[in-house]
Amino acid sequence: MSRAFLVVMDSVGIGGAPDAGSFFNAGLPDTGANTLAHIAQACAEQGRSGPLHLPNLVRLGLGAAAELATQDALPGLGDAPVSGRWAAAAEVSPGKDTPSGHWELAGVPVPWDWTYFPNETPAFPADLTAEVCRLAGTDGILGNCHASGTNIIADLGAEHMRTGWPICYTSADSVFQIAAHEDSFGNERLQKLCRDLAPRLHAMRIGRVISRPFTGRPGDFQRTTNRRDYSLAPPAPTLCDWVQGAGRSVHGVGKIGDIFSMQGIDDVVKGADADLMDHLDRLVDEAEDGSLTFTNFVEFDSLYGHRRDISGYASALEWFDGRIGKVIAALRPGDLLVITADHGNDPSWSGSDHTRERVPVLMAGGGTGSAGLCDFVDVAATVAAHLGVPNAGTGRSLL
Ligand SMILES: O=P(O)(O)O[C@H]1O[C@H](CO)[C@@H](O)[C@H]1O
Ligand SMILES: [Mn+2]
Ligand SMILES: [Mn+2]
Repeated sequence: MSRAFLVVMDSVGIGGAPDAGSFFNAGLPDTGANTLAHIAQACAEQGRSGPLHLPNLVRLGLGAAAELATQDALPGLGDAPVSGRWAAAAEVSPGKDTPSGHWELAGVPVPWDWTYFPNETPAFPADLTAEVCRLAGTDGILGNCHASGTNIIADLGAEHMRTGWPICYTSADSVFQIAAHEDSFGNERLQKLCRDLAPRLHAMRIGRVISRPFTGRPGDFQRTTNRRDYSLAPPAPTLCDWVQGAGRSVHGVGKIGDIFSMQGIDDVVKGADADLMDHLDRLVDEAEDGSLTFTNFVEFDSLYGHRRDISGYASALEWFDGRIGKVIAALRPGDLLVITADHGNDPSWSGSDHTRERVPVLMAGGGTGSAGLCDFVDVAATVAAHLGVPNAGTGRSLL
């Protein structure tokens, strides 16, 4: 029986979203945002140690998919021979966030408009702030604004340690984020606060409460990998449920369990991206016949895209490319590997939020050639067709 490995490179967009003008960063539209192209361009122009070098992803069709998305060739990525099957996918959900992207890739576009907090201070309604204080047992909160998570702990971390007040902030996404120090506030206490608060936020159609634990001392704070996303459940059964419902195993690697509220997922392993890649290697070796392994690599987004760090993003892509070559080589006959992304996060763009973009769909074990422009839901249809489980969505298989 065949197996499927679905890998999301979080935020590795390829530009060209038809509705990019309806999405914004720091008040400016996302029209023209292109995560991969702007990284490739910067590498080509700045020389670095040479142009962006992604031989394995290019062999699967990354350069060709990027060219199809925008009709522009990418420096150094477009000319190598392609031996995989590839496409460029557009999203229809009204959000450019991680749950929207993953749910739609899993066959279920978001049918509602998310609630967003206004970009003003205070960003949160007084009754919500009062509830956070009640649950946290504090007299107040810090932040109460739109912010970059690394900047806000640098700015308010010392005050947080002195007062014990949680740092609450949001972004252009439908999120309520709480940063707190693992030693002075406590990670368990932070997770309980987020868990207890989540139902109230979900009822407001805020997609996620996100815990942002950190360690260190004033002037030298670091976020830890104990972040957890308390997400609203998907609006309908997804690919994970379709596969599980057919009696097959679904293995989550990374944030997948959080994103799907564990619905349709048998087990999850978490950690830094390097650990997740080790788990993916292990699962390619061990996963059962008929199973789905669904992996999210978040560091492209969290460490480089939101931080607008072009060279860090380029190095992360090159690291990923090297390691995924080993995964491709270890696939068995009958396996399908699909590598895609959930939205863009152009590190050359204004602001610090995601960018609305098309994403690549790169397949090993699914034949060769172009599957053309497609929809996010076609990814779910492709995996379902490959595994021979019913497709309960509206997508068409790209195989
Ligand atoms: O700046 P940090 O804390 O990384 O937050 C980013 O991560 C959130 C969740 O992906 C986004 O909404 C954005 O706010
Ligand atoms: Mn994401
Ligand atoms: Mn993000």
